[in-house]
Amino acid sequence: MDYISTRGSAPALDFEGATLAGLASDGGLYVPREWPRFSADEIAAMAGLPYAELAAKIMFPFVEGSLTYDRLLELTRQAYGRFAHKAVTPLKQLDEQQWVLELFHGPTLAFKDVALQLLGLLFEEFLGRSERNLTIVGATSGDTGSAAIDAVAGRAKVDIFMLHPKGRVSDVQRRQMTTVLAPNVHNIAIDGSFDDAQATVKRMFNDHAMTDRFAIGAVNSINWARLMAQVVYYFAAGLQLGAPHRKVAFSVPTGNFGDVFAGYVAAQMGLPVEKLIVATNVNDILHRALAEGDYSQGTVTPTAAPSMDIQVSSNFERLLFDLGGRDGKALAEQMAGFEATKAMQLTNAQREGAAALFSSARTDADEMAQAIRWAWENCGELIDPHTACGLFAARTAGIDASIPVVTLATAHPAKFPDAVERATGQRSGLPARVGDLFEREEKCVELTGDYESIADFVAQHASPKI
Ligand SMILES: Cc1ncc(COP(=O)(O)O)c(C=O)c1O
Ligand SMILES: N[C@@H](CCOP(=O)(O)O)C(=O)O
Repeated sequence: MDYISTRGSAPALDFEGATLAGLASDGGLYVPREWPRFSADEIAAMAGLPYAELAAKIMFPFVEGSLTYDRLLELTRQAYGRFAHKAVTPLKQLDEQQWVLELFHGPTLAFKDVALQLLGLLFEEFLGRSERNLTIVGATSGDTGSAAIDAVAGRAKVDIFMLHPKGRVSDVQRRQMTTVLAPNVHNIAIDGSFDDAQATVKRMFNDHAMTDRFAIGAVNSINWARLMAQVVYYFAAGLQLGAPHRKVAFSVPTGNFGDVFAGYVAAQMGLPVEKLIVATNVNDILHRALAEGDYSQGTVTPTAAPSMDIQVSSNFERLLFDLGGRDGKALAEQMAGFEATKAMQLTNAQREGAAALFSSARTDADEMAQAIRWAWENCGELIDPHTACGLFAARTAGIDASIPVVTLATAHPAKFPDAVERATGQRSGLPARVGDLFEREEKCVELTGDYESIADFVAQHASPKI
């Protein structure tokens, strides 16, 4: 499989190249040249496979040419062997129609582990084939940071610089990053929002003073390998609920549009998906885009679901590319307009194409609390505020009663104990595997959001590419 840029002018790369490159050199995002497709019989034959085997089967078409099937299977077994639940992503029934897919059984208690545990191994595999050092520069609103740090801490040939918005992640999220003291891990708290951090990261990929000296790499969902690994759990849930003979709807708590785009990919690959419900908090750029065609950046409002406090959703570009007939030149112009004005109207083709598979909903603070309370009082389940946005959207989406609706439970409730306690009176304790998080020493530098100071810091601490 080779990978092309959504903006049409960067060179096509194989899977190894796209994984190490992260962002394309024309500012676009890499996507597979075509979507592999499984027949109904092939999907049916995957029912009941252990998660690591299912993962290798689903992902192999994307990595062919860079990894053998057997090597991929070794990597998926290693990555998912670290999860605390045998099923890796267990599915739980809430009522006749509603289900939750628990994606938080990895080492850092959020869905990001599913992809990042594998990505850490892929980096090691590919860097082992050359003399190259990789300088990962990432942005986090809380969860990507801890999962990426866990995946690469102490690994040879990789330095990681993780930017988070100061004071805008939960204490658990911050400590999961800042208490990792490995010398290749650098936490940077910046003034500003996640969007500012993400803009800095993207700028560094196109800063030749940096890219001439350092091989800049990505762990955010701009990196295709992240999304590829997330496609698997849509199949895992769908198969358990009767796919390919039955349709399933998914409600996905959304910020950067990565997780829900993985659902779109699953549908392109043949999984029968009734609807993908895009669930935002009040930072609702995606809800406005899907409901009204208005993709314009608002100011970020801090919420109890801080990992979704995002107003520029990078992966939306991948959807627009696909819906617009994969015309990279036209999309490059559309994105340049957005970057200049911070506003963009979707074309009719993009709106109609999106409406065929996606619906959306915005959840405010009261609705979030209501959903947490409903899950606790009616089902005895504590859910986190991000999952609550998904569940609220799932229960109000009007999906036909015969179709199961799966909400992606993207984080463990213990990552956001205050919000959960406010809604239910219950405090969710951290699982034992997280250990003595609140006793450990923290290490983090504080910088202004100013690009130059961040680039200087990276340049002083990173290893040159060779
Ligand atoms: C807990 C949680 N839920 C949902 C999201 C949104 O996911 P995405 O950015 O892939 O849309 C994030 C962060 O991205 C998150 O950390
Ligand atoms: N919610 C994320 C921010 C989005 O990042 P991505 O890595 O999924 O692109 C976070 O928690 O850091």
